[in-house]
Amino acid sequence: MNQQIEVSNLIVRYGHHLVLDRVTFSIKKGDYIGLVGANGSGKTTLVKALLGLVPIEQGIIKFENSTLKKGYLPQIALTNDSLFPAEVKEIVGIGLLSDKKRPKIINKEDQKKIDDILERLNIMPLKNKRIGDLSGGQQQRVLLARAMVNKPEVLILDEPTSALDPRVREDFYKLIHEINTIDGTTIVLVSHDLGSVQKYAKKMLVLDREVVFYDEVSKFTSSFGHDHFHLDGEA
Ligand SMILES: Nc1ncnc2c1ncn2[C@@H]1O[C@H](COP(=O)(O)OP(=O)(O)OP(=O)(O)O)[C@@H](O)[C@H]1O
Repeated sequence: MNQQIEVSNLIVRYGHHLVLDRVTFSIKKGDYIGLVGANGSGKTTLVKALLGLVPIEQGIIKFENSTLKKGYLPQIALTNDSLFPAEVKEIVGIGLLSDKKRPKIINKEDQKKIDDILERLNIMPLKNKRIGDLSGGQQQRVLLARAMVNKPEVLILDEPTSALDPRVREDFYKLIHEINTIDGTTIVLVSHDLGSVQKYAKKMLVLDREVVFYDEVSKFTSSFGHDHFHLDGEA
């Protein structure tokens, strides 16, 4: 199999509500896929299905190998509660716990992994700070560090920039671009920000319960045109 992930005829339903209908596509190592679609089109459900977080009614999700590591930056609200008692190093450390057996303890080797990712993302000075004392852009980097501390081969980001101001947003996109081009990590980015997806992603997957379009970004522009397609919340 020369694909890293193959999704075939995936059907997901919440109760009677059909949310994903025969979704079929594949992802190659090093791809950068922009996953777009209107509110409620099934984007978050699709990434949760890739992560094994929602039950699948029908279809198959095949991974290149059973140990393929995936990092996830979920769609979350940032906090400005400076009393929230979690420090950056603790939050990043959470990313190491899922692979551990009990007792789940952060050891010396883990501390090194935490330091390495903080360095890589240029946030080492934040290591001992409380998350609620950080700016939105800094918090998002910390959550990215948590998703990346285990060195995932595939990084899945669900609307990571929606709470960020435009300049910080651009910096974040550049960082993700670098993680894709320099580190070779596969990226799946859910976004309403069509402009940035077109600028940075290699492929675009347009979802509306089923796959409406999946191809190179350049083909999206020529086959759909900007006016033809309206995404709710588009910047
Ligand atoms: N846990 C759940 N139980 C029941 N219905 C759900 C659940 N999660 C999502 N849905 C419904 O499934 C549909 C798809 O939701 P999903 O969050 O995947 O869409 P989305 O494309 O990510 O939307 P958005 O752009 O608003 O984040 C929506 O109609 C939503 O209301």
